[in-house]
Amino acid sequence: MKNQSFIRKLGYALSGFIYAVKQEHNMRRHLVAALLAIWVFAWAQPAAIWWALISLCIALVWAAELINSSLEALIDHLHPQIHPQIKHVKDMLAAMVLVLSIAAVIIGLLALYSCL
Ligand SMILES: Nc1ncnc2c1ncn2[C@@H]1O[C@H](COP(=O)(O)OP(=O)(O)OP(=O)(O)O)[C@@H](O)[C@H]1O
Repeated sequence: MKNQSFIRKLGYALSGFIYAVKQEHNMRRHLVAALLAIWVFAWAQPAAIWWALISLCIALVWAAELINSSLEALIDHLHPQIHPQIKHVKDMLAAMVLVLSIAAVIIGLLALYSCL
């Protein structure tokens, strides 16, 4: 499976993204939140730097959710039983998404404030 063409690798990445959107309701929530943010920004028209920052935030939150979902799926496959350490790992993964989501909301609000 090594050294495959770029187009084929892009196909794998897209199929991973589509799988996550179909399987994970949190991923769908992040997608809706991102579309909503883009719509509000298109109306408010902040400076280009804010567009860059919010695009980075959207990408970081999606990436964190993809890491969270893929590790959860792997953990559940390898160890389906309840275990206190798995609880800590899953809670930390959820915290990663939460921290980035809070940063995204703060940056979004600051961007809107800059338009006043
Ligand atoms: N195998 C386990 N052992 C111990 N605690 C678990 C285990 N699986 C889940 N938990 C606890 O339940 C919480 C929710 O886990 P779950 O796998 O449902 O994550 P989720 O992100 O809410 O999933 P979903 O995407 O299905 O909503 C975890 O954060 C953890 O505290």
